[in-house]
Amino acid sequence: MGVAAGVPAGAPSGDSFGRMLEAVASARLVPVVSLASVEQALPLADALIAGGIAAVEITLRTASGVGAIAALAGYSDRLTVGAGTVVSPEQLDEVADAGAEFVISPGIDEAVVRRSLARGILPIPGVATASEVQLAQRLGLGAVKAFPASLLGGPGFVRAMRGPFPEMRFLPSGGVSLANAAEYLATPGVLAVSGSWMVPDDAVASSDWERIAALGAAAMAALGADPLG
Ligand SMILES: O=C[C@H](O)COP(=O)(O)O
Ligand SMILES: CC(=O)C(=O)O
Repeated sequence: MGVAAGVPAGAPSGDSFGRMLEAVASARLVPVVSLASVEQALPLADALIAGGIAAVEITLRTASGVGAIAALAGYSDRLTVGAGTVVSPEQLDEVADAGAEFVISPGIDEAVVRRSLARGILPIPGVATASEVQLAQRLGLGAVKAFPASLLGGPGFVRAMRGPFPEMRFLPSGGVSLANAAEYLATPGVLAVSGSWMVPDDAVASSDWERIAALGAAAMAALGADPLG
C-alpha cells in the first residue's frame, strides 16, 4: 500500500497497513451490513463464513454498529471486520476501540483519515471525483472506495482514474450486484467490491441466516476463480 507520507509518528508500519489492505483484497467481496441489534452479529458472522465471505463492513448507520464490531472483532480468523459510515474522528476512535481492522467512509475527510492512520487502522475513504483521489494520494493512501460506483460510471470510472493515478486501488460500492461484480473485479485497479445485496435487511430481521449464507455463496461463485490464485 502507498501509506507512507500520511503516516504519523508512532503509527504502525506500512507493512501493517499493507497486510490489512491485502486482507480486503483477498476477500474480494465485502458485504455492507447495518444491524438492528448486537445479538445479530455472531449469527451473521457464521452465515457469512459459511458462504465463503472473508470480510465484512458493519456500518454505524444503526446504534448497534459499534457494539456489533466489538462482538465480531477477533471472533474468527476467517472474517476480517471493518467499520462503515465513519464520518468523524470521534467515531473513528469508537470503532478503533471496538477492534475494527479497516474503516470505510462515504466520503473523504482529512481528519478522519489522519486519525485512522494514527490509530493503526486502514482507512478506505469514499471518492467520487479526481480531486478526492488526489487528496487521498496526498494523504499517502493506496486505496479508496468508489462510491456510488454505478452512478460514477461503473468500471469505466476506475479505468479513467487509473490514468492519472496508476497506483491507486479502488473498492467500488453502490449498485454493485451479482450481475456486474465479476466485471468490476476484472477491471485493473479494483481492490475488491462491496455491496449489500447478499445481506438483505429482511433476511437479517427474520434471522434467515441460511438465506444469507446461500446468497454469500452465490456471490462468491459469481466472482469465479481468484485471478491471482
Ligand atoms: O456503502 C455501501 C453502499 O451502501 C452499498 O450499496 P448497495 O446497497 O447499492 O450495495
Ligand atoms: C457508503 C459508505 O461508504 C459508507 O456508508 O461507509
